[in-house]
Amino acid sequence: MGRLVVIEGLDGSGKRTLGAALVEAFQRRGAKVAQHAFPRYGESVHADLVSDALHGRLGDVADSVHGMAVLFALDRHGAREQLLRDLENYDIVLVDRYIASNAAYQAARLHQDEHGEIVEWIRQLEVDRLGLPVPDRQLLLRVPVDLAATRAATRDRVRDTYEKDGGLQTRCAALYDGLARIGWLAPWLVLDGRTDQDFDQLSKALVADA
Ligand SMILES: Nc1ncnc2c1ncn2[C@@H]1O[C@H](COP(=O)(O)OP(=O)(O)O)[C@@H](O)[C@H]1O
Ligand SMILES: Cc1cn([C@H]2C[C@H](O)[C@@H](COP(=O)(O)OP(=O)(O)O)O2)c(=O)[nH]c1=O
Repeated sequence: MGRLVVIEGLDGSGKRTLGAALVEAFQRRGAKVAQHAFPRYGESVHADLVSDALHGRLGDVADSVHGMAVLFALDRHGAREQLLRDLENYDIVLVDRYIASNAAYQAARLHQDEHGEIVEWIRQLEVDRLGLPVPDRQLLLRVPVDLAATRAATRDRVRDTYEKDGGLQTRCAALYDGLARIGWLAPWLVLDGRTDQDFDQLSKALVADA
């Protein structure tokens, strides 16, 4: 059985960059790695609806925090069988954003904290009801909000509703810290995203802590 390792963090924190380097480090170690990223834009109708909502093309759907949470969750549900198969066939299944993204962003939108109602509502929806596999380890790529925003701005694409909302990103950073502190859903490892990571050391720790 493989290990489900999740990368979490703010928009522009460097998750995709970290994921690519970690995959290489796992492979140097001889571990077989499968990669996923959510939302699955271009691959799932639910993710494409999320994109439409976050770019103002879906009426008032984006206003509904619980409605958006359901769309994100259904996107993951569509990948459930593949995730379970990959956990059978690979040593590591590395996922860029997972259930904790929903908890962090939606709680931040409602001005709740890590103990808030929506955090538990999302766990019940995604784990208990939709049967998504629980991570083995969650990596929080922690960077100051302004650094994440600066990095996000370097990318050549239109910012979505969440990315444009500085207050949301600030609350979201606090949510991530809180979720990591209470070990929500699974153990967390907090990485300082301001500095370069020791990928060989990190991949070694993630493979070994089975
Ligand atoms: N450790 C780092 N140091 C400097 N720049 C970085 C670092 N990690 C990522 N970046 C840059 O920041 C931007 C956002 O990174 P990305 O990995 O796409 O973030 P995310 O997937 O979290 O949105 C990219 O332009 C990337 O090249
Ligand atoms: C996966 C996921 C993302 N989000 C948020 C985080 C981001 O602000 C936004 C879009 O995801 P993101 O991974 O940032 O997509 P991209 O980098 O391609 O724009 O959705 C949730 O609120 N819940 C979720 O379950």
